[in-house]
Amino acid sequence: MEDIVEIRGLEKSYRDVSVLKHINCAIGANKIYGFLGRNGAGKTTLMKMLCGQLLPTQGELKVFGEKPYENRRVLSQICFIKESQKYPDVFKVKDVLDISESIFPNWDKEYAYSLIEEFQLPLKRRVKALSRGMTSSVGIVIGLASRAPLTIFDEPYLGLDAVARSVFYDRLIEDYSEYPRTIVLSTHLIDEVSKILEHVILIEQGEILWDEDAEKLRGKAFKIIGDKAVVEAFASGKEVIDRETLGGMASLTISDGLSKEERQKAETVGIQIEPLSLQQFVVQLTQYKRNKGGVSS
Ligand SMILES: Nc1ncnc2c1ncn2[C@@H]1O[C@H](COP(=O)(O)OP(=O)(O)OP(=O)(O)O)[C@@H](O)[C@H]1O
Repeated sequence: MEDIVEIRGLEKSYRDVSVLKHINCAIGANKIYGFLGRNGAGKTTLMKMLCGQLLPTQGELKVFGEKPYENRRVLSQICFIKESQKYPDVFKVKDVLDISESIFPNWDKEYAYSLIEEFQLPLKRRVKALSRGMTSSVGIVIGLASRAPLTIFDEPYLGLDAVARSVFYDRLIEDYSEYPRTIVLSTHLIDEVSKILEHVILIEQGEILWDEDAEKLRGKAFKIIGDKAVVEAFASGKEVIDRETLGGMASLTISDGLSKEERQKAETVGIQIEPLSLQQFVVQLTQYKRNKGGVSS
C-alpha cells in the first residue's frame, strides 16, 4: 500500500514544552485512521502539521510526497474539519457550501445538498446563528462532500446528538466504500467508531504508544479470566497490561496474542478468554505504559 504521509523524527515544542516527541509513522492511502489519545496528547498538533498549519520544531513530514506548509498542490488535496470551526459572521450555510465548492477539486455538490437535507440544516441561516450541533453538522457535510484524498476530522461532533452521529458514521462508510480516500478521525468516542477504524494510532503525551491495524489489535489483546493462581501461571512470560483480582479470581489483559496451542491449554485449565473492546484496550495500554515509564511524565 502506498503511503501518502511520511513522518520521521518529528518534534514540536513551544518554548520549553515538548508537545510531540520524535514521532515516526506513516499514513497509507485509502484507509480510515483513528488518532486516539487523552486530552492534550498531541493529536490536534499532529493534524495541524499534516495540514501545513504548524511547522515542526524538528524532523521531517511529507504529505503526498511534499512538505505541506504553504504548498498549494498538497493543501488542495486535504480537507481539515476541526472542532468548533469558525466562519465569518456574515456567512450563511449556503455560502460555506459555495466556498467549499471553489476550494475542493473533488467537491460533489449534489451529495453536499443531500447531506444538508439529511442533517436538516437551513441553507439560508447564518452559521453563527446555528446551534452547536448544527455547526458540527456543517463541518461533517463539508468533510464528506469534499471527497479530499486526505480528509481529517478532529473531534467533528461537538454537540451532535446520537442520531446525527450515527448518520455521520453510516454516510462516511458508504461514501468511503464508493470513493476510497484516506480519512483521519480523532475522537474520544472510541467505542462508537471502533467498527469503522481500520488503523489506530494511539498518542500519549506526545509519543506514539500503538500504531497498528485495528484487525491486529483484535487478534492480539484478550482478557483471560479464571482462578488467580492458574491465570497468573498461564500468563507468565506474556505481556500483561492490566490485572484485576476479586477474591480467588483474576482477570488479566494480555496484549501479545495467543497461539492456537495457548488457547487449547487455556481451555483445558479452565481459563475463559474474552475479546477486549478498543476503548478498554486504549485505556489499559495508556495506563500500563505510563506506570511502566514508557511515557515520560
Ligand atoms: N500554542 C501553544 N502553546 C503552548 N502549548 C500548546 C500550544 N498548542 C498546544 N499546546 C499544548 O500541546 C499539547 C497537545 O495539545 P493538542 O491540542 O495537540 O492535544 P489533543 O490530543 O488534540 O487534545 P484534546 O483531545 O484535548 O483535543 C497540550 O498540552 C497543549 O496545551
